[in-house]
Amino acid sequence: MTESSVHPALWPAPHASGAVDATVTVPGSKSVTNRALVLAALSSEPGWLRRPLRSRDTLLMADALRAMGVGIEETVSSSSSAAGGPDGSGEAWRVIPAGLHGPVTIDVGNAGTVMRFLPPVAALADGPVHFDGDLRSYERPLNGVIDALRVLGARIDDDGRGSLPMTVHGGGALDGGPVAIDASSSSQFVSALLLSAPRFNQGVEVRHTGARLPSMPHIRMTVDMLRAVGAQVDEPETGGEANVWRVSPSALLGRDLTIEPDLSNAQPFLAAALVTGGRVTVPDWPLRTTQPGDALRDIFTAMGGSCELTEHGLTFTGSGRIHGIDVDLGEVGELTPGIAAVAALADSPSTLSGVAHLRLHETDRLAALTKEINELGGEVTETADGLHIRPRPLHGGTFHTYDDHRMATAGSVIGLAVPGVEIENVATTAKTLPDFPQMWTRMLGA
Ligand SMILES: O=C(O)C1=C[C@@H](OP(=O)(O)O)[C@@H](O)[C@H](O)C1
Ligand SMILES: C=C(OP(=O)(O)O)C(=O)O
Repeated sequence: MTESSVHPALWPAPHASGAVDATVTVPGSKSVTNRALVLAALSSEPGWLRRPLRSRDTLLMADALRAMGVGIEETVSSSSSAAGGPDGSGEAWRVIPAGLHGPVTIDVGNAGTVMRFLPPVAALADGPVHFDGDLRSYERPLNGVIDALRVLGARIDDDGRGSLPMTVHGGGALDGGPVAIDASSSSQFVSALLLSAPRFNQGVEVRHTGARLPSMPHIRMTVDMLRAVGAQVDEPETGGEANVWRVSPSALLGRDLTIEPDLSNAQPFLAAALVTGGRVTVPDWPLRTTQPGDALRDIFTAMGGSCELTEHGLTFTGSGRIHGIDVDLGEVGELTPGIAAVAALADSPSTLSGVAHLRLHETDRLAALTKEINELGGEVTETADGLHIRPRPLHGGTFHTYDDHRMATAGSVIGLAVPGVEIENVATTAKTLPDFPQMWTRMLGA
């Protein structure tokens, strides 16, 4: 067990003295980077990731794959662009697949993508792969992956709770075949099984049975990225709720992939435009994407802003007014903390629904948002599957973050409008956006 470092330090969240007007270059997507690493590690030839996200979650993924034998070489070109452009400038990771080996111990930190995507990879290794992580990772659901892998032929030792820590006894290959899982607590169960499935002897047929499946765009991201490396993925039940996915066994191609900016990490910066009545441009916003953060164009427009998307990026402009919203966030759950922060500053109440599973994210996000906004004078109540937010005049105080990167950025958004907000452990943003405090300060100084 490893514990993420405790930083009791308080960061005075900058208060905006006027409308922000800034261009903010946002680093690569966590979800795309970690899928690309897994797919490149399982492919039959070397590949490239350009502009990968370098953060705690993606470095844990890279380290884990390296520990199993995969070559991952990090290169930074001496070219002037620090962004890692498609021309080869900037940061790029070369991934060289190799036989997967145990015994090895993997630290998943508190990364859902690492703890869920890697056990199926470990089943293909030729020895035991032990998984451990932060204390919170013991509480996050993993049973869907563990139970499914057993059905598909893997041997796994856990403590009987279906969670970390646990050991996958890799046998060098996995039978695969049909399996039914309840992925209502995390879409990552489905993504995990699909990502490694081309390497299973019979591929896989995953059927979700159970309550509503969250985060469908993330499953579409998995399917698209599998197809892009040559995998055959069939969705026999398309339309409405598509709950069955079939992946055939096949070799995977090595790719040269430029990672899109992380649109969920763009959220606090767009929120800054909305909250201050200013303007923020995020370069390289993709014209087409499976990232859930793309939904912010509609959601933040409904909350009072407007946006323009061109091939150069997205410019989001606030109107000086913020409206409440009644929205089902089941597809885009990871946007909830940032939307709740804006909703707490709006001119009318909001209801955010469809996100009961957030109680098992980095922290219980529904409880954490309720407590922290209310301690600043807000009026938030938890519902069965979300939050009801009645805006109230807020005052300064400590905003606790519970080792949750999105709590830290949500508190910073409130701090723009409310003087005297102090963020506890802003360093927890390192999970997906290590440079957040500097980016935030630069945006305000621009
Ligand atoms: O597959 C992914 O990359 C993710 C899927 C979602 O997980 P859940 O379905 O568990 O919410 C999302 O919240 C998480 O941040 C990233
Ligand atoms: C839920 C999140 O992360 P994870 O990949 O750890 O599930 C998130 O980033 O909001």
